[in-house]
Amino acid sequence: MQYVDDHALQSLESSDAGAHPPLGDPLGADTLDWRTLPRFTDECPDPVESYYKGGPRWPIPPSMHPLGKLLSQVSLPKWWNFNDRRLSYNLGEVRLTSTSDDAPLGTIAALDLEALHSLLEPSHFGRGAETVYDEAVRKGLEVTAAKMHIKSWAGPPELSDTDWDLDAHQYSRRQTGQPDPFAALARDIQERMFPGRPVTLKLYKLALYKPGGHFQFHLDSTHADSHHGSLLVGCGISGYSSYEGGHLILRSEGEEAVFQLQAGEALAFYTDVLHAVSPVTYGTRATLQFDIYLEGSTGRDDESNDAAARINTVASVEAPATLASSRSNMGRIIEPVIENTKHGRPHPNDIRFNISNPNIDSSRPVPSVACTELMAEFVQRLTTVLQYGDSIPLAPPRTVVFLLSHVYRRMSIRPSYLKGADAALYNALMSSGELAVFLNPVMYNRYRYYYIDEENRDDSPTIVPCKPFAPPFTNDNPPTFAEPVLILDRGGEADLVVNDEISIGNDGCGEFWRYSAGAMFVTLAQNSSE
Ligand SMILES: O=C(O)CCC(=O)C(=O)O
Ligand SMILES: [Fe+2]
Repeated sequence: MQYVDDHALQSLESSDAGAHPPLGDPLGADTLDWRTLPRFTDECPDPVESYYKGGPRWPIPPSMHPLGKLLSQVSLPKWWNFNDRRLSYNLGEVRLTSTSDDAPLGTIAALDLEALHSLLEPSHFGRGAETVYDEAVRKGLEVTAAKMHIKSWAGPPELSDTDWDLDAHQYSRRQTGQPDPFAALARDIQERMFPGRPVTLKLYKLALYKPGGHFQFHLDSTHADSHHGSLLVGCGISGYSSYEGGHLILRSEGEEAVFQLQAGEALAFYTDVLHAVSPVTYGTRATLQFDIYLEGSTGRDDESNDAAARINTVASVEAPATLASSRSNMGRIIEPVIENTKHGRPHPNDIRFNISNPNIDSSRPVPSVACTELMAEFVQRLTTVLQYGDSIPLAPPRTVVFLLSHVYRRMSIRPSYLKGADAALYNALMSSGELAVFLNPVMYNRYRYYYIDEENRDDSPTIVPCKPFAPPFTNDNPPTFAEPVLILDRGGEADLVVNDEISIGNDGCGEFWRYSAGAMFVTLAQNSSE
């Protein structure tokens, strides 16, 4: 296995500022493909086999450990519709023009189909590293971002008779005008999806579906390590009434949501959420698609690219510096409180998470996601298991491993890019002060013996750490994990990445950028281990 050094990566990314990832395999034959990697090697021994060979290397406990059950309840939303705020965004009034000659293309509420005509091209999608056309999978037309400009908003509209029905808040927003509808949307996206993180919205394309047009289930391809969300804005077509069919279907962990985007409505989801557009049955369906980057206007800390300098960036919000300036409502801020320190260091049972701590210092830096009571309970129990084991006389596990609930590019498996429940759990684990957490790409194999021997099917998951393409965040040496190891089962989106069929993005995607499963490896922090 081979590491890719940071410089190679940076030159790749900077040569590619803002554009799609280059197609194919930019790094040549040495690049790892997680799909074709031998499942187990000397470096990644088969955990089950080495266990049965007598080595207590990776003892696998019964597949559903009580901690795993608790973990499986820990989840947070993976999509948001922002229509409750629609009036205050006024997205419908945003104007589009053609990049080549500045010709008007209409507004989001009323696109000019004739003016768009010459810019349209057939929609492609990614199949492995290739970008392909196949109407069985995707049938549609699109205008790429490079061909369009989004014009800044001209100011508040005249009040109309119907505006008198708005409530006081909406009315004042409409009267004073929202100087930038995308800035308001970006702030709400930050608050709900990526609390505490910088957020930048960049136009990706306009998609048009006529009757019969559709897009089968896929995950969106990512265009940078910092790209973690997709935003869709419904558009109207001048002179035409609304379309029929063309439902957007989102699916995750057994849940499904169906939306039919109307002009000016906004919907956002994490890029790794499975979604599809059902066939349009009447009229024309148009959506503007934006990429959501976890970058502020000054770019990422860790990379030289500057999202704001990219064309068609429509809004950037910085990370809030302190709790007081954060508008996060994703769960409550929970401070660990140590009630009893008679053991010299706190006994895990003495750590309480004070949910309504009036003494929270709001000048503290904001955690990227507040944690919920369930997460706090998980952290508390996990700490106990790490310190004292499950049951006497079993030795305590030294490492507890569980899958991330989202899938990521391997290079994005780092604290600052964690999404949703992964970010919340990471913060909760870190906030206890007792634990050390390593993030690492893994191979995930849920039903190892399923096809071999149905009778003796073993549903224990196997999780094998893979070397990341580059060192995990700062660390050159992948951590070694103290044994014994307890692996907690958690299906999540990792199931998707073992299924080749499903890994269709918008564009072809070299191995380097493909979605990978990742896991948290949790051990006792150095200062609290015996
Ligand atoms: O048009 C839409 O609503 C979404 C299409 C889509 O999922 C995509 O192009 O990736
Ligand atoms: Fe998509």
